[in-house]
Amino acid sequence: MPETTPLLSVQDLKKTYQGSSGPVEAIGSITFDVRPGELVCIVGPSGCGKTTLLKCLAGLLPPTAGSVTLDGAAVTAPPKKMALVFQEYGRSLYPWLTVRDNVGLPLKARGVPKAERRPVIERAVEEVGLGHALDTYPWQLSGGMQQRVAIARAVAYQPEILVMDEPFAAVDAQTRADLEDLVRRVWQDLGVTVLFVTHDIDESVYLGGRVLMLSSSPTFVQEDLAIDLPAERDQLTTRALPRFTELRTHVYEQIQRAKRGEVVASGT
Ligand SMILES: Nc1ncnc2c1ncn2[C@@H]1O[C@H](COP(=O)(O)OP(=O)(O)OP(=O)(O)O)[C@@H](O)[C@H]1O
Repeated sequence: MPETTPLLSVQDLKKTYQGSSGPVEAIGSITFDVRPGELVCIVGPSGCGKTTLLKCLAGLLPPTAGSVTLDGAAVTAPPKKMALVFQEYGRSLYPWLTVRDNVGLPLKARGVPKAERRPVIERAVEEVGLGHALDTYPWQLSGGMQQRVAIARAVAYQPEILVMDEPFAAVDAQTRADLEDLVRRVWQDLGVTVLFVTHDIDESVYLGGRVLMLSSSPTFVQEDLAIDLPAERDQLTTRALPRFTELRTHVYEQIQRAKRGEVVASGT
């Protein structure tokens, strides 16, 4: 891949919490870059520090050391160029607002006039396949549809980077597959950069152009793996490819090694 200036740059990021029984070193040292237009997945064993890392990336938690830079500017507060999608769609949508108003809320907060908001909202809701549900309320929709609304809201905001924290962990397998394809489509259609955190190894390989594997806590990047699968992916043919099996087996083995503490920060 040609060298381009990174959109997101994480340099020697460290985080130690002051726990009640002493310091807890959650992140040992994490360094990685995300270039514009990439779709990068992050996987790691449970408790490895994924949430801590995301909070630092989103400017919600100050790192103990190191830096996060987005488009050349240090991240010290939630950046305007970043949109977040969380697992708990139920809590991220306002039940008293329609789909249209939920999706438009961040634009309203940004001061975009109503007449300009309308087409942006409608395009984003169409993009996630909910054009027919613009004037319904979240509680009238299934869990998968609510998560589509959360994605539409992030898309309407027109971020430079979309950060997704285990967004499909709470939906059934069929819905999850549909939402994975939706993320790939949104990413391709809009050219937005995506950082997708998941504990699901198959999901990381299916979605990602790269997979960053994190070690157990105190965390470092155990491996940065390029996913050399065809760009056009679909749930049946891509997952049936021998290369898909090789890649998911490799990631699985690495995560097992991380869990057994067999890897050290100097390399694998
Ligand atoms: N506020 C806190 N105070 C002390 N220790 C914390 C705090 N938050 C997290 N930790 C510790 O930091 C480490 C990383 O936690 P974190 O929640 O970031 O991991 P995770 O990978 O998101 O976990 P999971 O896979 O279970 O979602 C864990 O050992 C956790 O116990």
